[in-house]
This record gives sequence, structure tokens and C-alpha cells, in this order.
Amino acid sequence: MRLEELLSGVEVAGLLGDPAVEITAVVDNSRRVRPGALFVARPGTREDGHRYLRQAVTSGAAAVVRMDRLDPDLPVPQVLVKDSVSSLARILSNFYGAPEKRLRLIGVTGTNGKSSVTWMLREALLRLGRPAGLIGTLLYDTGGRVERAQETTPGLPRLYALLAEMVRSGVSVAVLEVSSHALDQRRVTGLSFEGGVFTNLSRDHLDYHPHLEAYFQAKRRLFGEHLSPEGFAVVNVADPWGRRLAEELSGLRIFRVGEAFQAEILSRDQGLVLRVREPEGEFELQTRLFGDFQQENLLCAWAVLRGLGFSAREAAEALTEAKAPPGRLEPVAEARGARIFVDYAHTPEALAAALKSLRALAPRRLLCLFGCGGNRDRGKRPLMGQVASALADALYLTSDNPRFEDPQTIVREILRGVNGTRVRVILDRRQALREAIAELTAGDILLVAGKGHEDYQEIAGRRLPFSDAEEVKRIVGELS
Ligand SMILES: CC(=O)N[C@H]1[C@@H](OP(=O)(O)OP(=O)(O)OC[C@H]2O[C@@H](n3ccc(=O)[nH]c3=O)[C@H](O)[C@@H]2O)O[C@H](CO)[C@@H](O)[C@@H]1O[C@H](C)C(=O)N[C@@H](C)C(=O)N[C@H](CCC(=O)O)C(=O)O
Ligand SMILES: Nc1ncnc2c1ncn2[C@@H]1O[C@H](COP(=O)(O)OP(=O)(O)OP(=O)(O)O)[C@@H](O)[C@H]1O
Ligand SMILES: N[C@H](CCC[C@H](N)C(=O)O)C(=O)O
Ligand SMILES: [Mg+2]
Repeated sequence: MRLEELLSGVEVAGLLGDPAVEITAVVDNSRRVRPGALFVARPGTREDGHRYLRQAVTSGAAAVVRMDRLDPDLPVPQVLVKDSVSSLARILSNFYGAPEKRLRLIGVTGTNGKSSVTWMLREALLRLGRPAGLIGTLLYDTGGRVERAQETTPGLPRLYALLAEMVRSGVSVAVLEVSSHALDQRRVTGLSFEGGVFTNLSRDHLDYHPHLEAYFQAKRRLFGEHLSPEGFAVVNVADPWGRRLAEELSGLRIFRVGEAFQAEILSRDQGLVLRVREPEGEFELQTRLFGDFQQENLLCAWAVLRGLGFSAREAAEALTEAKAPPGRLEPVAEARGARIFVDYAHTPEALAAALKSLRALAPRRLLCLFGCGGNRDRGKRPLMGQVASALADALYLTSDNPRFEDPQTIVREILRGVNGTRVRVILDRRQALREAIAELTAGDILLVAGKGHEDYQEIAGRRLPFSDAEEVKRIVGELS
């Protein structure tokens, strides 16, 4: 496509060079530039793309978009814009034939539950015969192809490429997990969601957001800036921040989970059996979900189906047998009459929810093994220690992804919140799992928290293969 065609709808403040130059790709990372690419320089959180303009040209960029000035010394066509992020979104839309307008978009935000809601929703849509795409923490599914996710919400170039692939595969509904980082960094610019979901808000990511209010405001942007006026919001009003959001949103169709959409847990042992009450009546569902918290996530998915126009009966049929993504309170093994669950709880609230759910299964003893990620929100460490010591009978503290921090220091910070419960510290996660599992006797439950589906452990910049579920199964096999 020619540069001038890509600039349709872009507010151009200045142009240098030939606008008819042929463009073969659009990128915002100089390391991804191939000959023929258009490089869009934009400021970020750590770097500024403008520093890499020369590098982009050396790598073969056919033209560049920039916000600072037109530089006669740069030997390629240049476009000056006021805002390179919105320009990038518009250029990508032109490049891919406006895929964001050819899909029904559902965005899910909140501290916990995004992956669970989006996963259930995709499966439900498929059961209803609607080709659905998914972009989230675990994977990107474009309808024709599934790939491992890099980010929960990818940056604009990747995002538009995935949406374009969905259109090509005949997908009609695209379900997206929208992280607060993505909202803050404008990674969903140009997208107008038909449905927006807010699951809950609690402490996380305070290494990034200055305080909880700023974190909330980032999430709120999904509804304030990215929701189509004809669209709908699904808000969990059982959560205080959700209640506030619902009060603040005016003129929108809102589905209130916790009020208009409610569920009662009838039994838990073999997966949640739920009685759902919603405006059109009552429905009983046998699901494959573990964790009381999943009822809220299921109701969010249910309400989205209703917002998309499905009947209550269709929602019930589509969500019967609903299951969580891997590593969300997943029962992975039994050892000598004890049960072992792997969960992705990495916030105080999530850890509390997971432990309370397992306590409801009436274990003889409830053991909890976890650590905290390095180089991320440090303040949540003692809070997770506090929650775990209040709700579990014994703790194994170990390493999560220490990244560039000393695992011993991380555990010491968790220990500040621990009070009275029996604790063992074993920094080697494999060894900690081995000892915790060796201790189990009939009726016990062990929760292995923090890493969920992750298949690596990140230590000092290296990702070493590691899966809690696989490790647990291997150890149980060895011990039996
Ligand atoms: C701090 C942070 O969130 N950074 C993310 C962000 O980068 P950024 O926009 O701030 O970019 P930057 O690194 O400052 O660089 C600015 C510009 O210079 C360019 N550049 C930079 C270097 C270079 O050599 N050449 C070059 O062109 C960059 O490509 C970019 O265009 O946007 C990028 C995609 O557009 C992300 O890959 C990147 O994720 C980093 C690696 C990361 O760890 N992010 C985590 C915290 C994250 O985003 N997590 C959330 C999930 C959170 C949750 O679970 O709730 C997620 O959505 O994944
Ligand atoms: N509705 C909920 N309320 C409280 N805790 C929850 C809820 N849903 C999930 N959790 C907890 O949060 C963990 C992560 O769940 P999930 O992956 O669905 O959330 P997420 O928002 O996608 O997380 P991330 O931000 O890491 O992508 C679960 O393993 C569980 O411990
Ligand atoms: N989505 C979370 C993942 C944290 C998972 C935990 N295992 C860790 O490494 O801290 C985040 O980006 O903070
Ligand atoms: Mg997720």
C-alpha cells in the first residue's frame, strides 16, 4: 500500500519526501523493521521511539512517522503528526482494512478474573455456533490459529494484525482481555467495544500505578473512552469499585452482576453446581469450575451473552460444563487421599478467594505453597503473607518468578505479614513442592498458588522450563 493511502484520516502536520512510497509493514519497534516497513516513532513508558529513527532507517524503513520535527538529513519520506499513537492506530486500520470495525468486540477488565471470563465466553460462543477469537494472558486464538500470548493485551501493531487474521478466518466476535497497562498505554486505541466487562478491583500493580485510584481510573477508560454508545457494560456490583463504576456510568445499558444476575452455589465437590437467577428466570447449571469466585466470572460471561442478544436459555446451555482456563483452581492430582490444586492467585484478594473456596470443600488441613514475583508490586507481599496465614493451616514459602530480585528478600517481605501459622521456607520451588506433597495425608488439600498456567520460572532474565501442574504430577507419581 502507498504511504498516502495509509495516511487517510490521519492528522498530518507536515510531510517530507515522496508520499507515494510503497509500504509493506507497519511497526513501532525499530527491532522489527524490515525493508519496506513504515516505522512509527512513539514515546513509551521507558523509552522513546524517536531515539531509534536512524536505526529504523538503517534496517530498511521505507518511511517514518514522528512527532518531533521533519529532519532533512534522514534519507526517507517523513510524516509529522501531533499524536503518533492515534496516528499509528489509524494507519494500522487502513493497512488491514479496518478489522476493528468488522468484528463485534468484547473487552474484559478487572484485577482478577479476566482470563476466566474471556475463556468461558469464547467456549460458550463456540458452543452457540459463533466463530469467536480470543486475545488474553494464555493465548491468542484468531479462529484459524492459536499462538502463545506474549502480553495479556498486545501492542497496537500485533493487536491489529491479530484482528485482521480473525476477520480472514470468519470470526464474528473477538473477546479481549484488556489490562490496566494496556489502557494506560493506549494499546486499544481505535477500538470501539460493543461490550465492556468489569470483574473487580483490588490491590495489584502498584509498582506501575501511583495508587489504587489511578489504577481504577485506568480500568475505567475501557468504559469512558472505548465503549460504543450503543454498547453495554457488564459490571460486578458485588465489588465496591464495581458499584462505584456502575454509579458513574450514565446513559449506558448496564448489566449488574450481583443484582440482576445472581447465582447460588448448590454444590462444589465435583465442580460448581449453580442456580442462576436472571431477569428471564432461574436456571440450574452443572459446571466444571472450582472456586466460589468463578460464579461471578460465569455470571459476567452470561451477561455478555445476553448483551450480544442470546436468550437466557441459550446462555444456560452454552455455559453448562463451563470450565476455567488451565491453572485457575485446577485440580491437578490426588496423593494418598489428599487433593492438590494449582491456581494463578498472585494478589492478596485472589489468594483469599482461592483459599476460601478450598476451605469450603472442608479439608482436614489446608496447606498453601506460594511466593511472589520479583520486580513487580512489592507492597502486596506482606498482604499475601497475611491472607495466607489467616486462611491456611500451614504455609510453604518459596520462589515465584524472582526475576532480578533475591528470592530470600522476597520471602522475607512475605513473612512480615505472616502471623502464627506454621511456615516452612524452601526457596527452590521444586523442592518445596516435593516436601509439601510428602507431608500430605488423607483429607488434606494443598494449594499451589501464583504461577497457574505458566510453563517457565523467570530467574535473572532467563525463563527456565517449569510448570506447577507438571511438577506436581511428576512428584505424586514418584511418591506413590
Ligand atoms: C512497562 C510496560 O508495560 N511496557 C510495555 C509497553 O512498552 P512501552 O509502550 O512503554 O514501550 P517502551 O519500551 O517505553 O518503548 C517506547 C517505544 O520505543 C520503541 N523502541 C524501544 C527500544 C528499541 O530498541 N527500539 C524501539 O523502537 C518501542 O517499540 C516503543 O514503540 O508496551 C509494549 C507493547 O506495546 C509491551 O511489550 C511492554 O511490556 C513490558 C515488556 C511488560 O513487562 N509489560 C507488563 C507489565 C504488562 O504490560 N502486563 C500486562 C498484564 C498485567 C496484568 O496481568 O494485569 C499485559 O497486558 O501484558
Ligand atoms: N472473580 C474473582 N474474584 C476474586 N479472585 C478471582 C476471581 N477470578 C479469579 N480470581 C483469582 O485470580 C486468579 C487469576 O484469575 P484470572 O487469570 O482469571 O484473572 P486475570 O484477571 O486474567 O489475571 P491477570 O491480570 O494475571 O491476567 C485466579 O487463579 C484466582 O485465584
Ligand atoms: N499478570 C501478572 C502475572 C504475575 C504472575 C506471577 N507469577 C509473577 O510472576 O509475578 C502480572 O503481570 O503481574
Ligand atoms: Mg489474565
